[in-house]
Amino acid sequence: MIGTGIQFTVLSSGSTGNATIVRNKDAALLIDAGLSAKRIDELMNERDFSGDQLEGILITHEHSDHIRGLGAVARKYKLPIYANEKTWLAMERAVGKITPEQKQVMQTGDFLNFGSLRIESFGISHDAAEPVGYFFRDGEQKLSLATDLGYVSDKVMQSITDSDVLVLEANHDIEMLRMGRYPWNTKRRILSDIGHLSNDTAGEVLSELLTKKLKRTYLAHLSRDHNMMELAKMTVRDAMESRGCFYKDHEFKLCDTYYDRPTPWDALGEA
Ligand SMILES: O=c1ccn([C@@H]2O[C@H](COP(=O)(O)O)[C@@H](O)[C@H]2O)c(=O)[nH]1
Repeated sequence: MIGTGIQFTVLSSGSTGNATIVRNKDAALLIDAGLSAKRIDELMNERDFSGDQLEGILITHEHSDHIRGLGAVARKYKLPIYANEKTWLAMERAVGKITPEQKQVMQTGDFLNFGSLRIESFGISHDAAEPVGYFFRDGEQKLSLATDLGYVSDKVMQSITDSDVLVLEANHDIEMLRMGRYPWNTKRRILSDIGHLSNDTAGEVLSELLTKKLKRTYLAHLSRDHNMMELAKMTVRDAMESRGCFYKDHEFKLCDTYYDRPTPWDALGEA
């Protein structure tokens, strides 16, 4: 039995694999399964959590770093998978054999209720079939997840506003990416409207979102080639301050995610 409200852990974040667990007293869900089933089990164990406790898996989009272990995890724990129709079309072969009941269509903008945990998806801009982010509500609490997006549309802003905690992409430092080893086409894709958010853009977005309600933001999907957590935090803070958005460390925090270990459980109700 867990305490009241929403809790979550980002099990792994980045282009080597993404997975997050969101839970409250009524349900626990895995968001993306972009590592092997074995690795996802290990990461869940590190947080004293077992796949038997999951109610289902929500998918943001079909890229392999989001679905690598999906079929195996769904089969092992007999879980339904929720994704929109275009994402299903794009990932069905990779998922492999599942029962018809495991294939659940959740169209973009739809919501699901698992007891007191309400989940809603919103469209994002990325080079996938129909990528989405999700937000979760339990009473007044709200957690939003927005990664793998080339830019933040008005719709995304609307969807993630009023969050208590946000998991937001800060993929790259623009200069490191420009100078880095990736081929030009890959750089162009990452910098495009269907690529990934830079540290600067994450800061710009946060400067518009910061209210008393927003307690912390986890910087996510950091590039191992073109970013470093301390640089990301500094750039985000600078971008916020250059827009007149100043905060005290006890009012708002930028938090780390990792590609190789899970974040501690975060309870939204806690300061
Ligand atoms: O050789 C590569 C490396 C990465 N990508 C894709 O680029 C983005 C950003 O990757 P980072 O690891 O965060 O730098 C991501 O979508 C990768 O899949 C690539 O296409 N080729």
